[in-house]
Amino acid sequence: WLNRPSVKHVKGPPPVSFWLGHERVLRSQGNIGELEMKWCKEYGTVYRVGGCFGQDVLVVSDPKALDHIFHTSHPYPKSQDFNFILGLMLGGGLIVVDAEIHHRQRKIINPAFSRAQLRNSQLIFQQCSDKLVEALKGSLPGPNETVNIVEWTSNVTLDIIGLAAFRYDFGSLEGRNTELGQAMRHLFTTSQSNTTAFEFMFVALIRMLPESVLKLLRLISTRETRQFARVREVSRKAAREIMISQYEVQEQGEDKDIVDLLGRACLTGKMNADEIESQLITFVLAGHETTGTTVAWLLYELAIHPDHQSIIREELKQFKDYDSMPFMNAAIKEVLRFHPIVHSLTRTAPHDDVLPLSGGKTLAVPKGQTFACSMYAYNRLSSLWGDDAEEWNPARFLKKGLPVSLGVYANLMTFGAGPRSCIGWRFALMELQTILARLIQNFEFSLPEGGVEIVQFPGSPAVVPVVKGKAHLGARVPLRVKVLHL
Ligand code: HEM
Repeated sequence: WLNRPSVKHVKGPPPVSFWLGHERVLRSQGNIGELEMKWCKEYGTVYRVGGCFGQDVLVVSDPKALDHIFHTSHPYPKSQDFNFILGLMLGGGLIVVDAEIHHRQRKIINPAFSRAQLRNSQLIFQQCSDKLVEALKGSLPGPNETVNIVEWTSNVTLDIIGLAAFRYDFGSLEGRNTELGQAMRHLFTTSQSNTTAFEFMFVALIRMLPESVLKLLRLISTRETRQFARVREVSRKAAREIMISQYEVQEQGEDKDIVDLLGRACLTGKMNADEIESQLITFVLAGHETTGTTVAWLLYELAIHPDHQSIIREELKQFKDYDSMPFMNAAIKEVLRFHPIVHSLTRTAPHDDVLPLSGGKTLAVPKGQTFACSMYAYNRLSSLWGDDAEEWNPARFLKKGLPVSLGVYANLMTFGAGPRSCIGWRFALMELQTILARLIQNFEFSLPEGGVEIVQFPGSPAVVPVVKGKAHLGARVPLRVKVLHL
């Protein structure tokens, strides 16, 4: 009665446990991606690992296979466990819903991410970035202080998404501690560190049981489900407050930010109140830590490579428009490649299928097969990115393009691909450019005295930057910040 399609003919690491497969080994890595890359080199760009209860999971980084799985015309659906677990927090929001409901919701929300609408948000990016600079300056007791930069980048992106999407001021740069902000703090590190055997098996059961039995699993609670349900409860409250404060939204209005589009969809009966509340937490979660953490990784890499900060500072003097700055944009692409916040996406084969592979080969896969599509491994394939694929090198993006066309931006899988790709990718890029520009113009970043090693905590689905050996402290990127008096 468990859905366990088998692909035993595909190579992979030797089995370790029937009950837990390789799931615990993978999740207990200090630094997510190390094992995936080791196995990828050993077994190739499609290999098999064990899931709980003897399940076979195919880990895929082959560009052709990814293109097939995420293809616009026939995308594989997300796996049942992803939708179930995230659904506890996000309800029926855009990330979780499927098929026609997804199509309807995406059509309603899409205009909020048009180029014209995003130009309106640019002012908010600018104002919040300036606020960040002033708040950071004001908080430094000395000229060269160490701060946990990810707290600041996370605060600025929370304020931006609140204002740009919902005209709601979380005020986190002013030190306001909202209930929602608090509930989301350490969301992944507290609920997912030292995962127990029961917690692994619980998720695997959701993936493998028939839909009709899933209702029963809702009665079981784990640390993760409790924390996700708590975030949902708090976010519903915040969503109601926001929608009430925006009640004057006009049915036939011209504005196209998210709150307007949702307000209008509610008035015209295209979305119900529950769906609208679900979008709030969806956009706060998807559009806040993702970008905040990416900026923090970027500053960490720039602290290790101060010469790259100088190049960006020079470009900022030379060019007026962010899109024209070659090295700054190359550094942004490189951080998205090197530190993808979502390390892999799980998908399920909707029917028996034949996967095309690079080099002209194919692979037959059975209906129900689970795939872990590794953006992390794809982004580091030496066959695509060169021999230095596992090193930080923004200059690679100054050279000519790649022999593939995948994903929505720069041939990266970081924003996903196909109809379920990130709706906010342009928003995120403009935000990254503006925050980075303002920070680099005003500060110099370096590693703290004695250095620090930041590793990638394997949160699911998001990677969290933590100090090596100190994951229990949650997201942390301590950097020395020196104010520049230009
Ligand atoms: C560096 C920043 C970001 C990264 C790396 C990122 C990554 C991703 C990825 C990988 C997906 C696909 C998930 C899947 O297929 O299961 C996704 C979906 C999504 N993202 Fe982002 N994202 C970022 C920023 C944003 C921002 C700023 C917003 C909103 C303003 C946003 C909103 C969403 C939404 C709503 C979805 C679901 C889309 C759908 O299923 O139709 N993201 N994102």
